[in-house]
Amino acid sequence: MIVVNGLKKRFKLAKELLNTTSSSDSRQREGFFHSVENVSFSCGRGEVLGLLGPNGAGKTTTLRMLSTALKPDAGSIEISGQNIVKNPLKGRKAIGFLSGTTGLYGRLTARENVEYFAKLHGLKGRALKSRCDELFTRLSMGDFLDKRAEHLSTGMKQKTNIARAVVHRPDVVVLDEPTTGLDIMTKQNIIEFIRDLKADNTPVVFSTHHLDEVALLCDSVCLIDRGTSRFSGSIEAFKEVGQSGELNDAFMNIVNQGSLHV
Ligand SMILES: Nc1ncnc2c1ncn2[C@@H]1O[C@H](COP(=O)(O)OP(=O)(O)OP(=O)(O)O)[C@@H](O)[C@H]1O
Repeated sequence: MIVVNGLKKRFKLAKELLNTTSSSDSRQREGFFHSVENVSFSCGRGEVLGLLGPNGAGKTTTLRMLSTALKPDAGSIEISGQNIVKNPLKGRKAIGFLSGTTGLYGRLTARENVEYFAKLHGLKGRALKSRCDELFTRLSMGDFLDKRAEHLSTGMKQKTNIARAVVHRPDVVVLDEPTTGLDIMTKQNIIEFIRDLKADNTPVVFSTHHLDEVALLCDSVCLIDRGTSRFSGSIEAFKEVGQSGELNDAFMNIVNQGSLHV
């Protein structure tokens, strides 16, 4: 289980922006951009949580804090009762993180990339081979395992990145826009893969702009708008609070309700 409470993260504004007073985003103030101001949610075993929000809402910043790549200014992130903000090493082992910017080693093949990360996590011998083979099958990677990463298509790279992110069987899987820019077959494969993680009881948190994926996969959602979680709870509650059975309409209604309170 992962429990996120009251996360905050601000970035110092670059010198050239310091004297700009005309930003319409209330998060820009006192020399800082407050990307994440107050984000809370939880995701239990066997649950999939969709992290939603308009462009620039603070989703990636939040996920980067979960991955321990960024240290929150305030708030807590607990995995199975351990605060990983205080113990980032534990966090790194406990979380499998797919970021939008993760690079693969271009000279290594898809197989070698995944095996390399498996070794970094202490896997070896038969255990390494069987875990990698399992992922290669689940992600239908057979056709390109021995191609160098620099020659892979976007979808092949994404599958390799996902395999590499979860090779150590993390307690929680965190995926930043896992299906963006992918063809239908690859998307479907990744959706099935997330379903398999759910069936294995692994909590999965993923950010997306695709509400059809949310309908297919998610038990709960967290909607972030301008750095603050405006809603966090089950899909049913989301529709109720958003006053619509359609996820798109519920999303818009909650964002608009939030605007009324700013
Ligand atoms: N290092 C940084 N320095 C200054 N501002 C930043 C930094 N990182 C992010 N931001 C700002 O914080 C805000 C939130 O960015 P973030 O990437 O978390 O949004 P997002 O919800 O993932 O957006 P998208 O859906 O477009 O990917 C944006 O306005 C962004 O410009």
